[in-house]
Amino acid sequence: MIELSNVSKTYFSNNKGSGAKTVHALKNATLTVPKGTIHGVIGLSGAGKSTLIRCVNLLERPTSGSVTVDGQEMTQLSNAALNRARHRIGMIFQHFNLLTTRTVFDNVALPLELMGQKRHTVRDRVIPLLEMVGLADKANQYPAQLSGGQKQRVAIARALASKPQVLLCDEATSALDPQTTSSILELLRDINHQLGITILLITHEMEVVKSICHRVSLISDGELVEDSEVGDFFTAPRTQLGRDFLNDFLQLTPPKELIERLLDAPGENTHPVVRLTFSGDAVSTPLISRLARECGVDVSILQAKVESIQERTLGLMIAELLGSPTQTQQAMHYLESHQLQVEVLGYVQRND
Ligand SMILES: Nc1ncnc2c1ncn2[C@@H]1O[C@H](COP(=O)(O)OP(=O)(O)OP(=O)(O)O)[C@@H](O)[C@H]1O
Repeated sequence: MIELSNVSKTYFSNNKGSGAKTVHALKNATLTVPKGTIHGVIGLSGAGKSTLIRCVNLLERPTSGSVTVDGQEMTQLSNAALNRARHRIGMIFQHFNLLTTRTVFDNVALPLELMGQKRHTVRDRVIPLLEMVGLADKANQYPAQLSGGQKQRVAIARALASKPQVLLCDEATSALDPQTTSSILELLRDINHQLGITILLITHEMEVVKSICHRVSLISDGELVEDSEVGDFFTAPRTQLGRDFLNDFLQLTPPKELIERLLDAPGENTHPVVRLTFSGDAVSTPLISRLARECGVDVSILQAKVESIQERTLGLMIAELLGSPTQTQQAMHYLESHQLQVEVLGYVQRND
């Protein structure tokens, strides 16, 4: 279990030319990751993701707040105790951080050697780990001879060598192609499932969150602004940033020629263009035909998509509502009363 309580991190830098600079990279971050779960933290570049994850194993020391991992308050530990605690926390990185002059076997063996373990104990631990990540036949090769996905597998085996309870993943798939990404995510899911290891990962990719996380937090400008079950985050994000991430992921934006015609405010002969998001029962309810019947509004569908996210179904649609202003208002209320999210993107003029 990982618990961050009111963790803040401020960087003070003194750049030549621009003078002293203070960056509040993390502001009162509070987060609980229960044992055995996979928690994702998603955010834009510079939002504070790396700072947050590095505060967990104290690669960055928080300016204030407390960090507890498996019951140990990390910020209070002596250097020796902190070193021991770090053996219980594995970490993998975007660029793998392997030692190029060591073989695959010796890279995985390194943490065990640093713990002073005997050669045969090291061997008994490293071989099964290489088998688990599917690289037993590469034990004597060097990192330069491996693909990106294979390098990350070595890094995962190395991170697991000291039998950690927690695995931290710092953009672990960001340097990999989509196919390799899914095989690494599958491996992480298996590790979580088989070994019960708690995983905290940071990413800027919704696909990663969708594929393996149980819960997700959204970080913006150093603050954790959302914390939800993954299904809830994908069906009803609570912030505009969450909705922006979702829309980018689903790539459901109005066609370019429509965007050019969109007006900010209603006028004569204009009709609202809306983005509808619906989940649960609303997906299987024939709401569009009821809209025509009950509100007298016709619906011109411009784009539509249905996604499956962890056993939840999410429907999205961009549509133009055709009717008088009173009828279209009624239609939007009708949709909202049936648990659809309605976002007015703008208005288009029609003269027919
Ligand atoms: N060592 C440092 N000294 C000064 N400022 C730093 C330092 N490390 C990070 N920052 C600043 O802190 C803020 C958060 O950085 P951080 O690397 O945590 O964000 P991030 O979300 O991981 O970004 P990215 O996805 O681009 O890696 C940024 O404004 C960054 O410039």
